[in-house]
Amino acid sequence: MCRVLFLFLQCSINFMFYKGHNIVKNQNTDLVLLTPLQMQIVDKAAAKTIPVKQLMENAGWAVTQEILKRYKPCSVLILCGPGNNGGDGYVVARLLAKAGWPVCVGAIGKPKAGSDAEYAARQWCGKTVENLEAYVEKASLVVDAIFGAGLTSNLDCRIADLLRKAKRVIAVDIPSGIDGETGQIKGYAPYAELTVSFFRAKPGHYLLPGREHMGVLVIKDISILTNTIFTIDIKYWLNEPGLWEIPRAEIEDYKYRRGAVSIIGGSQMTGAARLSAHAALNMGAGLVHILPLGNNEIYSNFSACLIVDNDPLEDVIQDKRRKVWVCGPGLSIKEVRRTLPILIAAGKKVIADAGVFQTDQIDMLKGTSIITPHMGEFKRVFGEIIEDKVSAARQAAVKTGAVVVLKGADTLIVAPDGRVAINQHASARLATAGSGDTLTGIIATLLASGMPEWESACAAVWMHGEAGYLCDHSWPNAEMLANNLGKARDNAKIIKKIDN
Ligand SMILES: NC(=O)C1=CN([C@@H]2O[C@H](COP(=O)(O)OP(=O)(O)OC[C@H]3O[C@@H](n4cnc5c(N)ncnc54)[C@H](OP(=O)(O)O)[C@@H]3O)[C@@H](O)[C@H]2O)[C@@H](O)CC1
Ligand SMILES: [K+]
Repeated sequence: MCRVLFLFLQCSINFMFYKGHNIVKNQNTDLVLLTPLQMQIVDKAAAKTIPVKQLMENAGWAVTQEILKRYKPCSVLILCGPGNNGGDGYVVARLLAKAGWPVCVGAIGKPKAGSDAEYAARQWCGKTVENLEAYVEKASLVVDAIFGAGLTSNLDCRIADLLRKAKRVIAVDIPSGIDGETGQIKGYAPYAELTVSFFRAKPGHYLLPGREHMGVLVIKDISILTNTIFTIDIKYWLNEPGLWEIPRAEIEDYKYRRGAVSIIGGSQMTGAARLSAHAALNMGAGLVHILPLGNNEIYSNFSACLIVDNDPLEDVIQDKRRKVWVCGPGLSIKEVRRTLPILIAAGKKVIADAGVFQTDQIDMLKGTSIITPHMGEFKRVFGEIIEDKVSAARQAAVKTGAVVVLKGADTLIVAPDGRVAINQHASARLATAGSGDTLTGIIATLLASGMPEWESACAAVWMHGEAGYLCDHSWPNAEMLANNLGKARDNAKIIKKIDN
């Protein structure tokens, strides 16, 4: 109870604080992810009040505590690089040895004279070994303190070969070789079983393929003040409740206030629009319409809760209360061309999916509110990924003016202004036909309830994942996912703290 109250107060304080600051636009500072470059800025700002030597000591202490908590004493080899990541490693070596563990250090590169890392290295009075190949194979645990935020290029083959020989790896800050911003692997990176990072996680901790290398990820407080974040233009967040708030049920609610969702129903592939509608209904939309482009009967027989339009789109769009439309699930390209421009021209908020991604005509998507491609669809429209997927999604958001939901195991929700939420709240349970149609129904419901575009998409992606977790077995179909959405929505109101 006290913990819940504390978290509530903490979020409220953060929220109040942010109101006066245009720099950070979102409420929950716990969910902020910092790029390595931003982390350097934070380090510099923090160093004005706490010397880097002390931060390094705190970082090394934090890693040591996690090791002591999780492992029984065993032989440890600490591989220390030339920078501050290595500096943290020397502190871990000293503290673990002090706790009575058999520790030796392997120095990979020499810290710069007069640097904080050199100071930490000088405090290490234990064994430093030369024949690293032999030691790395023998050690029960290898602590990877080679490179962290300062990694600039691919890992040297010799270092990669060394890390390959390690049986069990604990990474300081991030496994060496992972790009902290993109999660990409630079040459090679070990699979750690524990990664201890500091202050705030980085995008690379959650983006694939990097995420697979973290093992258990623990983010530790090392006495850097939260307000150091406020000087930075934050662009990345972890997608969890607290990043967004969903509307509560109010006593004065009526159906249009809860949200009206309208869906274009294809004439041939009718399942997709029906799944979208099923999701919107279960998500709590006030009313859900399907406008059939043919095959009316199948839609009319679908659910007593569903309203099927009889009038043509040109007439129906005159209804100003029906602001939010889903266009694409189950539609042929011909059907998309017949409907999407009308919706956009009428100023409707359109969630565009599936059928809209059949060509490379980016212009067709301009004026939509949210687009939800998976990687195959994304490439079909926007071309191959040249740098990394976050940059590509950002460019797509700018080109279309829409929020891009790039679906995958690490779904990205990217706003045209550059905000990126990374979702890790998902499982293989979502990998089933119709799962994407379900997601569009969830997004549409939240958008229709008055949430802004980016927040609607973020919350919907989280609840989609939650609906999967709520299934009582691992193999749900899309209808089963949708059946859990009411509960998923209730669960989204619980502000969860990230495990640290
Ligand atoms: N965040 C926090 O709050 C705190 C963070 N702390 C810790 O600081 C770490 C960041 O430290 P950092 O900036 O010194 O960078 P780090 O990763 O040690 O590497 C830099 C060195 O590696 C070298 N180098 C790079 N790539 C290379 C390559 N491919 N192959 C070969 N060499 C390569 C690079 O060489 P250079 O590019 O300068 O020639 C330079 O010498 C951070 O991860 C965390 O552990 C705590 O101590 C305090 C609080
Ligand atoms: K490391």
